[in-house]
Order: sequence, then structure tokens, then C-alpha cells
Amino acid sequence: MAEEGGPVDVDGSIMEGGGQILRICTALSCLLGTRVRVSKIRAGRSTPGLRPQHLSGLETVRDLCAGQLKNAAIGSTEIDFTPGRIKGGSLTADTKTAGSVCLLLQVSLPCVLFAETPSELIFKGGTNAEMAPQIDYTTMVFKPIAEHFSFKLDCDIRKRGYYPRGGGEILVRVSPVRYLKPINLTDRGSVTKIYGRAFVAGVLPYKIVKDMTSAAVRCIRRELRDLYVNIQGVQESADRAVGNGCGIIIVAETSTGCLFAGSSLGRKGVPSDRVGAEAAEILLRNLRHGGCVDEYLQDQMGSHGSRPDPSLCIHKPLSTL
Ligand SMILES: Nc1ncnc2c1ncn2[C@@H]1O[C@H](COP(=O)(O)OP(=O)(O)OP(=O)(O)O)[C@@H](O)[C@H]1O
Repeated sequence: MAEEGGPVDVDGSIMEGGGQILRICTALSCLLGTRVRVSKIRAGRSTPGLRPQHLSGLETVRDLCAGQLKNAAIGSTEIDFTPGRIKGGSLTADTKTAGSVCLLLQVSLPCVLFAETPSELIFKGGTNAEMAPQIDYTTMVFKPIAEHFSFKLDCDIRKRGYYPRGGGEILVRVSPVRYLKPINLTDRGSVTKIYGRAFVAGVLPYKIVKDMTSAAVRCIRRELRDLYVNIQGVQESADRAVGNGCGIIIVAETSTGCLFAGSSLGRKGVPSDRVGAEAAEILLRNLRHGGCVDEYLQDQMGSHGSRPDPSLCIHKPLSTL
């Protein structure tokens, strides 16, 4: 609650106690022109306080609206943000780590949509990072669904970057809108297409792509027998990727245009077929619960601050999807 003339106080430890509540309330603060003070930032995480990606996101929003940000440094558990008018324009933000560029986009997008001028944002960091949407999730799932709200999200992947070096870069162009058109996303329909992308970059062998893909396809076939699974295999070219990385994303599209995804990244000590199967299992889990968005899009659309509780999901046999 805000005292007369004081900031709105937000307890950052509620629900998951992660970065999402910070991003959502900073973006809302900017949109509403309301000063906000967030305490107990990321209290639910093993390394509480701001990480590079969160700090860079806050600074981006501050710069987009010429606002004032107090106390923001790596490790800060409390910040105070006073927004100004959202001007938009050109801006570069760099996590200087593998911190996700997609999370920089997540906090800035609501602001630039209501800026005074079109925006051109360059985000640097990890494009395919853990605990965040892979950039391919952003372009293949988030973008098409978000654009139903009647705006265009132009996202150019200039360079890919992975843990631990980062070094990836995306260019995002957004023109402001006067309002967002409401959408109706209540009829899930049936799954009509399954497609995806499996990649390796750097010194990693292309065999990893084949292993991730065949394990993912095997896993999907066990539940969805009649659909062709079209996963594109990619060896990232050296001039378009920094460092070594591998991963996979699999998207399911339904007859009513709903999109769901499962994705996973290669890690040391985890066999490639395990990575492929993980992505497939996440996708299948999200198809089973009967909703119109997956667990990630649910919070990225801002409808909810955390992942859905699986016990609340309606379980349907996949044959009826
Ligand atoms: N596999 C995934 N696919 C798509 N989106 C994802 C995936 N994993 C995480 N996300 C998204 O990344 C965001 C992560 O939010 P979260 O609150 O975990 O914050 P965070 O900034 O990463 O900080 P923290 O370290 O506190 O978790 C959420 O929007 C979530 O939907």
C-alpha cells in the first residue's frame, strides 16, 4: 500500500520470491507513473538480491523513462524506483554475463509499447540461457501470441550467446500503440503440428543435435502417434554465435492457434538424449493440463506471477487433444 505521496511497497518475497515479481512491478510502475519500493528481492532464491540480468533490466526501464533508480547494485535486496515519462528511442542494455536477453525484453516490452516514440533496443547477454525463455521460445511462442494483442514485435537475433560467456545480441524494434486489443484464448483445439529447432554451437559436434532430436521424437511418439515431428537441426555458424552451447525447443500448434513449448539446454554431464527427452516431456506435460498456454507463457503474459500448480491442472488423456 502507498502512503500519501509515498511509494507503493512491494514485498519481493511473495509467491516464488524470484525475479518475475520485480520485473512485473517495475514495468507496471513505469506504465502507471507510480513510484515503487521493492524489498526482499529474490528472497526465495539461493542467491538473493539483484543479479546482473535483473539490474540491467531495471536500468533499461529507468533509461526508457528517464526515471530515478535508487539502491540498485548487484546483490541489492531493496530498490526504489521513480518513473518518468516513457520516451522510447534507441537504447543498448548489456548483462555482461549470460544473463538472459529475453528477460531484458520481458521487463522493457510493456514500457516501449506505450512510449512516445518507436524504440530500437539492443540487448546483449545470453540468448539461450537456463531459467529463462530461450530466444527461440520468444520468437516462436511468445511473439506470435503476443502479436494477437495488435502490435508488432520485430526481433532480430544478431548473435547467439550461451552460459557462461554470454555475448549474444538481439535487436528489438517496437512501435508504440494506443491500446492493446483484447484477445480470447479459451478454446485450445487439437494439436495439428509439432515442430522445433535443435542446435549446436562452437566446438560441439553435430551428433548432439541428432541425439537430442531422435530422443525427443521417440518420447513424443509414445503419446502422439499420428503427428509428424519436424525438428530443424542447426549448426550455428561461427560468426553468429559466441562460445559453445547446445539445446532444443519443440513447439506444438493447435487448430485454434494455441502454441505450447518444451525446451532444454545441454549441460555438462547430461547425455544429449536426456536433453531431448526433457524438452519433449515438458511439452507433453503442458499439453496434458488442458489449458490454452504453457506454464511459461502463463506468467509471461502477466496473468499470474508464478508457475501454475500442477495439482490444479485438468488432466486429459492426450488422445483427446
Ligand atoms: N524453459 C522455459 N521456457 C520458456 N520460458 C521460461 C523457461 N524457463 C523460465 N522461463 C521464463 O523465465 C522467467 C523466469 O522468471 P523467474 O521468476 O524464475 O525469474 P528470474 O529473473 O530468472 O530470477 P530467479 O533467478 O529469481 O528465478 C519466467 O518468465 C519464465 O516463464
